[in-house]
Amino acid sequence: MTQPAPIVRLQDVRLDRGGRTILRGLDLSVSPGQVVAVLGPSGSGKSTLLAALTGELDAAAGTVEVFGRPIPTRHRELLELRKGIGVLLQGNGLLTDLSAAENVGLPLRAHTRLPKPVIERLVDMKLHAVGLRAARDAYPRELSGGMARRVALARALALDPPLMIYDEPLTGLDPIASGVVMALVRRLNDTLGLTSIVVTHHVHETLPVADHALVIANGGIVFSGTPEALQATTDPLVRQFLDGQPDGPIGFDAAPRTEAA
Ligand SMILES: Nc1ncnc2c1ncn2[C@@H]1O[C@H](COP(=O)(O)OP(=O)(O)OP(=O)(O)O)[C@@H](O)[C@H]1O
Repeated sequence: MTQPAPIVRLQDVRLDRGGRTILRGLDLSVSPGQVVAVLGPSGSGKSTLLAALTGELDAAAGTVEVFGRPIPTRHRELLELRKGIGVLLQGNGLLTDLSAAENVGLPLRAHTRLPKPVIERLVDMKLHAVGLRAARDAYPRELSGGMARRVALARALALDPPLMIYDEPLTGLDPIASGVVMALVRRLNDTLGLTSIVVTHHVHETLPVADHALVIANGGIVFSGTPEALQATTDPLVRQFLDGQPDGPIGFDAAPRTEAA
């Protein structure tokens, strides 16, 4: 049986920022339907990797392919590509003077010419998908942290992107809300036929819903395998991160931005 074409493929990629190499030798293949956890300590380059996937940052070397094509360099093609990638950023980015439904409808109003009643219907479907149809008229200040995160998730799904990218989706959430959000990430991935990349340092909440895990540290990928293999690893560098030990092969502080050339 032939393997399905990967949704994301990186081959020997190097990523620089501010004249400094942040990550090198990146090889990665994400198959359709997978939930991939990208783990790593603070400052290891997780957001940098995401920026390369959305075309916000060009690779200094190697190739980055999304949906089977190299990331386009032309602005218009890049915008087209980005419509296929739903991004849930750290924090929710909800507009405070718009209701939940109006927030979810934003990408539909900005990127489609669908008539208002159709947009309303799609918004209801997205809110239903995250279990929040009853909160459609609530304003962000009236929502709990977990509910606001789910509204932001519904908005990221508005244009039916085949690829979802989550950047620290659990920041600021309590353990119960974290469990709800991660279960939702998995359920939406499977029911909507998505592929998901979840960048996080919340290892224990994320691994149970992931098919594949990567650990980034010391300028590259130091682990790539199943969540079970990750839990069982004896690699001292990976163990230091998993067990939250301050001393070991991972330097405590990455070089700050101001030191960049
Ligand atoms: N725009 C930039 N210019 C220069 N250096 C940058 C820039 N953005 C990030 N860096 C540096 O790149 C390195 C990786 O940062 P990045 O934000 O990708 O890490 P991260 O793993 O996402 O961290 P965190 O978990 O804290 O969000 C850091 O040393 C950071 O200082």
